[in-house]
Amino acid sequence: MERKKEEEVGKVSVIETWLRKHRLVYIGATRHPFIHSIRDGTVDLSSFKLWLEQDYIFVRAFIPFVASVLIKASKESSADACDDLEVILGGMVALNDELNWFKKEASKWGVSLSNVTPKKANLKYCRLLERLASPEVEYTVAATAFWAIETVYQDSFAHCLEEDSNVPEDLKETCKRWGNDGFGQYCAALQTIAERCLEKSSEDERKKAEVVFLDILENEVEFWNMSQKDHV
Ligand SMILES: Cc1ncc(CNC=O)c(N)n1
Repeated sequence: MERKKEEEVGKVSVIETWLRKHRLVYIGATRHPFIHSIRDGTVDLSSFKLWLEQDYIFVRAFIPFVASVLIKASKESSADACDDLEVILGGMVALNDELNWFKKEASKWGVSLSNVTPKKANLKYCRLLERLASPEVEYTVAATAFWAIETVYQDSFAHCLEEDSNVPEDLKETCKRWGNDGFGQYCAALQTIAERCLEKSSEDERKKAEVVFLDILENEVEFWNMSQKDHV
């Protein structure tokens, strides 16, 4: 009997296709040595503190980007986009919580969050966020970027919470912040939004979104690298 092609059995989503095509880059971003070191408990504390202060700066820059996605969602006219606004707004609310968490966590580790100088990789990533927040960037591209940024953290920290991990007690809170089930569901909702946009977008727009997806993965790798190597 003739074997059916995948498309005939069940259509493979755009995002699923990318994840297969760029699997190694995705693994590089979500299974980085820094994440492994948290997972197995060998993490260098000065690296962790450096990551903490740099990520606080990143999250502050991430908020206006998310606001720009919210504005784009509010201008979508299609009926199937009407729930997007609530998902994105939920993300904004979580970020307010997150800023407070950073402050609490920083004081726990004796890290000061005022006067932190952003490092090169962080500045580069924040500049990408700024470009992506521009009104000229299509909703599809922005929504894809949003999904990718959140998902890298979700996937990385959920990996640290798996049964065979050995995360030190005082780092568990950090892993749970992004690795918890609720955050996983939120990322799944973002994926649904991005996928719906991608399915109905033009070839050109889809290509742009794929380039941005890869750009984000590379920036995430460099961000982890920075945390591991730039201190001392
Ligand atoms: C560098 C980076 N990427 C993704 C996230 C997760 N999003 C919001 O917290 C993050 N905090 N930092």
